[in-house]
Amino acid sequence: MLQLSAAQPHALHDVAATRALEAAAAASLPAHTLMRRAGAATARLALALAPHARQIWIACGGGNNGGDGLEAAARLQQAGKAVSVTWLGDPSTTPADARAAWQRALAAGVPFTPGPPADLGPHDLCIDALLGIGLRATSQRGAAHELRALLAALHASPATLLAVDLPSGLDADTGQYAPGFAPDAPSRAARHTLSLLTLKPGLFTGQGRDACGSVWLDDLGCGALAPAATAQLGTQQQADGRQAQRHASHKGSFGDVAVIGGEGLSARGMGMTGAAWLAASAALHGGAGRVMVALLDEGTTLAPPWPELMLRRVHALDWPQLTAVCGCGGGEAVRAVLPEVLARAARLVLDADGLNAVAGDSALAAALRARADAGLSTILTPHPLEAARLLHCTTAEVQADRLAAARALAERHACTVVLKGSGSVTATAGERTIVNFTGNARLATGGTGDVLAGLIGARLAAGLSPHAAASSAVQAHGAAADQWPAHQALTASALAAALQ
Ligand SMILES: NC(=O)C1=CN([C@@H]2O[C@H](COP(=O)(O)OP(=O)(O)OC[C@H]3O[C@@H](n4cnc5c(N)ncnc54)[C@H](OP(=O)(O)O)[C@@H]3O)[C@@H](O)[C@H]2O)[C@@H](O)CC1
Ligand SMILES: Nc1ncnc2c1ncn2[C@@H]1O[C@H](COP(=O)(O)OP(=O)(O)O)[C@@H](O)[C@H]1O
Ligand SMILES: [K+]
Repeated sequence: MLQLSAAQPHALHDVAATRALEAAAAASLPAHTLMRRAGAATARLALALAPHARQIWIACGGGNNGGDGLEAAARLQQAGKAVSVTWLGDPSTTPADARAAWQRALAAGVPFTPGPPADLGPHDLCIDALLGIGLRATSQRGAAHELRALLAALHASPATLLAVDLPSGLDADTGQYAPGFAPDAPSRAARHTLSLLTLKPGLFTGQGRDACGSVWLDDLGCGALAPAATAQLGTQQQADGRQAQRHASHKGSFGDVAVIGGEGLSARGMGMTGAAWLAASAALHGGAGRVMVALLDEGTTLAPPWPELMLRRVHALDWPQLTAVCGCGGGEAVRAVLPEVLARAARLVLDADGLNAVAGDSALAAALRARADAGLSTILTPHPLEAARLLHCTTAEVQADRLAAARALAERHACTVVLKGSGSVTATAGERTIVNFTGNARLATGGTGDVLAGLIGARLAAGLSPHAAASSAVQAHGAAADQWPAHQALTASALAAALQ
């Protein structure tokens, strides 16, 4: 068993791949072995997480996830713990593994109760074994009401919560709660999730990270049988271009980045040049050799805020040499320059208003699609609303399956896509989709997306492939936020300066 960290990448398997592994493993092992291992792992982690719990309440559903909880109950009872179980199963209909686990819990003397103990405290432990990967949109046996009442009790309890396999009601593939299963309020108690056999993508994106808390993995001794990963958590940290530099390097060795954006105040009364400066600062701190800024401000800005940056007009950019980061604070003005940017930039990171312009203009969308055919590389960095505009759907539909949305966009525009938000997803056709495991809600502050675009630009300029540039920049951007001192405000400009 291991506790997940961002230190190294991990394979992710969706429900279909996990089911295939489960079937292969079950076929090669004596009956009930997997569930016994799952119960033993759950009991072991329970004892480690709450060694001083006065009582442990286990809520068990009627399927095999409940069976895992019953196995754990038998072991915790044998270990002398004060355990109680509420089981929604019926011995005549429950699966064979779960029925055997129920019999073992009965034989061990586990008390069965209709609900949680009244006096669960912060030092106690609740185990959520109601639903695992067998979640369906609706229940066929009408147990849904009872199950939701137990889930509400788990969510409301002050005791530490350990979810078996995954938090009940969370879709393991998408990271979204099924309707009616999300907690009413953020939990006050510590949360842990023990993922069994495989790690599933939904644990790490969308609502998954809040739902899971700390994630642990036990492969039940079946890791060697695992099929090919369907996605990947995190990526190997990539050299940013400076680490591998030779002594005979010069500033041109690390790539030129040109940031194109920053609508001026005079256009519509909304000055957005700050976004362009943030992206430029991130590109500079991210290792680009030279950073140019082409503001869309009709030439009203005469000097950059830092002397390292060079002002340029769009028509004076040397397109074959540079990596363009276009759209940050671009407003309406970005539309006018996009045909030239899309046609000529050798490498392009398209962000913010650049994406909005493409979403609303089929000629620009065609020009974007044509870049791949011309051998030009492109990375799109939408947040969920921008992705919804590009896909002509709602934000809720994007969030309902973030991996699918990122893959659809990557396919449609023949490029790399970073779908931002909790558990950012990097997708490129033909590459393994990467779910990011760094970052936190402190990044939800204006301008951090501009910083990310600039950092991706620096990595693309340094020669990384679009998929590697995007995924490694996303990871480094989130890691900077994770390392941020607790008492210090996280601002986008300070984040840009802290990038490594
Ligand atoms: N077999 C093995 O070898 C191993 C399996 N393992 C474990 O088994 C888990 C998968 O077990 P599973 O397939 O039995 O599904 P599971 O997650 O228990 O859900 C089915 C139950 O939930 C119910 N239910 C569903 N939707 C509902 C809803 N919306 N609202 C209300 N109820 C709903 C459904 O009821 P029904 O819809 O039939 O009325 C049924 O009772 C997996 O996550 C892992 O923990 C591990 O031990 C490794 C070895
Ligand atoms: N709750 C969160 N958890 C992790 N990362 C987040 C969260 N909220 C925002 N971020 C990250 O912060 C950045 C915000 O980008 P964006 O939405 O474009 O904001 P802005 O336009 O203000 O720069 C993205 O990299 C996104 O993934
Ligand atoms: K569960």
